[in-house]
Amino acid sequence: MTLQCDNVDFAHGERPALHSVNACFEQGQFSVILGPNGAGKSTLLACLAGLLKPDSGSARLDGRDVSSLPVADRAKMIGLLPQGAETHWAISVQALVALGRYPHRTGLGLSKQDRSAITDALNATGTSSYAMRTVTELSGGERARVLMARVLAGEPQWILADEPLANLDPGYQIDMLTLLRKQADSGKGVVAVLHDLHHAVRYANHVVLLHRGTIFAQGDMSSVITSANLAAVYGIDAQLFTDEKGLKQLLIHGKIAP
Ligand SMILES: Nc1ncnc2c1ncn2[C@@H]1O[C@H](COP(=O)(O)OP(=O)(O)OP(=O)(O)O)[C@@H](O)[C@H]1O
Repeated sequence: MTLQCDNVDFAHGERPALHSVNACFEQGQFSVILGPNGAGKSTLLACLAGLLKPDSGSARLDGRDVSSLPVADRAKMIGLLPQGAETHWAISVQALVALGRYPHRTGLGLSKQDRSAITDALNATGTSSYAMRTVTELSGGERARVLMARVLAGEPQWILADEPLANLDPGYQIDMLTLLRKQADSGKGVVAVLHDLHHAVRYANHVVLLHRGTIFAQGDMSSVITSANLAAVYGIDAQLFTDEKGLKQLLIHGKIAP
């Protein structure tokens, strides 16, 4: 299954955000959308999720226009973790995560499958120990993991996450990246907007590099994360290499003088 953008243009009012964007994402891959502030990453993710309808072109899930899918069908297929997601209701963690089952619900109560998906999501995100706490009383990092649990509870085929590492300490950042990697390895499609290039090269295997609303490069990590591309897009002097354990690492030397 593929999720793709064909010739997408999008402007927020008068402000252009995406121009002629063609990008293709596949299940089984951990894809990252990279690019400087304001490059259009969140806008692209929102178009892929069907939250924003392109001004021209389309976002397609297996050939079907995402923005024209019935909302419930779309919610079953695509789980979205929005940027800076907040929780305004004073409900329990368990109840919030259970909301992730909403697209699957047929009756009033939770089915056995609903309960099992909620338990799995709480366990996968390390949030089961505070399932009975009130979400508005959690720390930012705890809340971020609960919101990911809500996405996982919906058992979507695709997980779209906008800055999923925000508010997480280094240990939990690694847990989150490992979780996303596992989801991709299990056959789901994972697309995340990240700012941390070190984490991106280490955990993802497909990258879309945006620059000023257009695709600068896309493909596997080694072909996109080149010193020349990083210099042109971020203005940094950096080098991708493979360490002695066979892991991809990025060495950032600094900014290139203007
Ligand atoms: N609601 C909005 N109204 C007007 N302009 C917007 C709105 N949201 C985004 N933009 C503009 O659209 C462009 C792309 O924004 P977007 O949030 O997609 O970038 P981004 O790459 O995700 O940025 P960041 O890394 O800073 O989160 C920017 O020029 C931004 O100022």
